[in-house]
Amino acid sequence: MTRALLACIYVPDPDPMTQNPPKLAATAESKKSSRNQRLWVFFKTYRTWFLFGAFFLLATNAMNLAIPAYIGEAVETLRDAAAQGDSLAAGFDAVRDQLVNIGLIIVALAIGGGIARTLSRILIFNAGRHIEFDLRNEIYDKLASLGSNFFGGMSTGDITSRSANDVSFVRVFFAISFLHIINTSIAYTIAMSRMIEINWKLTLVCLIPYPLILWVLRYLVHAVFQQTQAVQAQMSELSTKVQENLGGVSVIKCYAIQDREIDDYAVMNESFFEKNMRLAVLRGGMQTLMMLVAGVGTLAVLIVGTTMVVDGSMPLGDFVEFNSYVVALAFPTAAMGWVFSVWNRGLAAFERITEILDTTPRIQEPSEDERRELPALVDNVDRGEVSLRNVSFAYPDDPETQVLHDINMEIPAGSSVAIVGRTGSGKSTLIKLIARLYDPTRGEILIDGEPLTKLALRDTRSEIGFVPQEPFLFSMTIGQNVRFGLDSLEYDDTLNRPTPTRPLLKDDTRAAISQPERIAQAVEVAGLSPDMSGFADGLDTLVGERGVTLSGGQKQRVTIARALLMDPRILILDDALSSVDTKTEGVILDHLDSIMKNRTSIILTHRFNALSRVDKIFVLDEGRIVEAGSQPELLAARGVFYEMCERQRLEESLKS
Ligand SMILES: Nc1ncnc2c1ncn2[C@@H]1O[C@H](COP(=O)(O)OP(=O)(O)OP(=O)(O)O)[C@@H](O)[C@H]1O
Repeated sequence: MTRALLACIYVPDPDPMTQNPPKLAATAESKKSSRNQRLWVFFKTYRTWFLFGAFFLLATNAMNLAIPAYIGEAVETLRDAAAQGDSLAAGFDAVRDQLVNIGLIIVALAIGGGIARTLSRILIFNAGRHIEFDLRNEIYDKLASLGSNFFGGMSTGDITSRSANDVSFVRVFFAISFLHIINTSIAYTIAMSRMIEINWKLTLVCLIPYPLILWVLRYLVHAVFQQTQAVQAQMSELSTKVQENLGGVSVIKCYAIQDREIDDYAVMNESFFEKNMRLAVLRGGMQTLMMLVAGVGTLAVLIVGTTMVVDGSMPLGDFVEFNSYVVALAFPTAAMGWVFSVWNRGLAAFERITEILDTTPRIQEPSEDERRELPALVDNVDRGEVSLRNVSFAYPDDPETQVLHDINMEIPAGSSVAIVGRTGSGKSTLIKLIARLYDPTRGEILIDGEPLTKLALRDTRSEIGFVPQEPFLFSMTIGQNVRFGLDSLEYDDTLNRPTPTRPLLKDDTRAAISQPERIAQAVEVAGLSPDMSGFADGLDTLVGERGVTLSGGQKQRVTIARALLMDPRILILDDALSSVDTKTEGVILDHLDSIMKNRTSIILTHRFNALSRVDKIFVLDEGRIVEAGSQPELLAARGVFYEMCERQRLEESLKS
């Protein structure tokens, strides 16, 4: 019977031939199989906890279900005593002692059963907690390895909902499902075998409602599964809405659209509420159905059983014992209703989590055999040659639109180059490829002669200092934000260990300096020193969420200092000085001049007054390099670059 009940938990996927096109059906199949494999791995990892938990469940049921037999014995003893009437007087003490003994055994069994029950729950719930813990770490590791195209395809709210709510549902799935499926199976096995032994006909009577209920349950379980998925999806939408609105609160206020946003949220919330209510009704229906099984069974036993007792075909003690089993099975039966919904919710949640875990990072580490080392960095040796060979690129989410076409670039080690071009010409995309945030769809990129794809990602990231267009600061202190790229040992400034890298300032000739000194130098080179007096706690000043307490220019300079501290072979600035005034920009570029002399720098800028400092300028137009040369050469050529400079000069003169 329990097997039949369990069969109902399984919700068949829609028929692939009729419901989905073949491609989607294959994806759904593979998702399901990956989900099941992962579930099995978790179960296997914590099987010892589950097995001991099951053992204590067996002990609990063995003790608890032994009690009805003693109750039956007590009833029979009392019935015999009552039948003897007056003649019992002499033997009254013996009957009382017998009943007290039975009572003591029942108490002992109840205490033993209680202890075993507690232990079973500790073990099984702990296994669930461990699975939750592992799953959270696994999701976080996976998220850390995924690239920007994944985050472009899934909203932050959705990811948060999956890694917070769904993980909890999976814990409950493991703990509650295992606990009650095993408990109900054991309870039914023990109780049913004794009930059949007492009276098989009466046992059949109490099974009367099951076929009908299993039939109804099959549809109910499917409905609960679908409703659960709808609730979880709506929860993700709500989280996304809250997250977006909190992030864009200043935009909402500027456009005075609070009321519209509040209304939108209220509509979404109402839909969430309604979906939850529908789910609650379905779940309630399921539990009621299971209670009905227990209730109808008890009623049938009372009607048929009492007739049997009255006509003498069943002893009263057996009837009481039988009835006690029916009552004892009521809770395990009703609990299965709960298990059905927890099971479905857990499977739906785990499927959503599997979608994250099964995502393959587009940027792959090279295999051990393929991996190549970059030559060690040596002082006074030019380093950081960058070559692009026939590089073309289209974003993975829009593969039809070619953003870069056949780019060839040679950037000698130690040189400085600028990439300029109209907005949308592909400048940022090009440097994202050099920083290996994406791989080219065609062609290859080499650093010091080694293909980027053959270098360990960690090496690539530490050799390339990338300062993105939009600075991102963590809600930590300024100092912690600057040191963010260092590994955990270096990060711990209490160690005050000397770093084997050269100083960043040209007037510091020491071969090795301590980390705090180096941080101070990075701050200085990035042009942040004059602002430090304005911060209450200097480097220890907290910057608020995303650096909200700093100006745009200050944020940019913190991210430049962060990149410099890594002592990168190649420094890439993606319009990283756009928010600082031209005077500060000049100071920063002066500092950079001195530290860039033996490393490569690639500057992407819209401000042409910085271009006189670079060795070579590449002009991009519609994803193609249309001009390349030094500033005087390009101006003399009177081509695209000349036109852009002229337009900018005109705009500036109009402004002034
Ligand atoms: N993640 C993305 N997915 C799809 N297309 C993208 C993505 N990012 C950028 N693009 C497209 O690629 C093209 C080049 O964009 P890119 O940001 O490289 O230009 P840009 O020259 O740096 O522009 P700007 O000077 O305005 O920063 C644009 O048409 C843009 O719409």
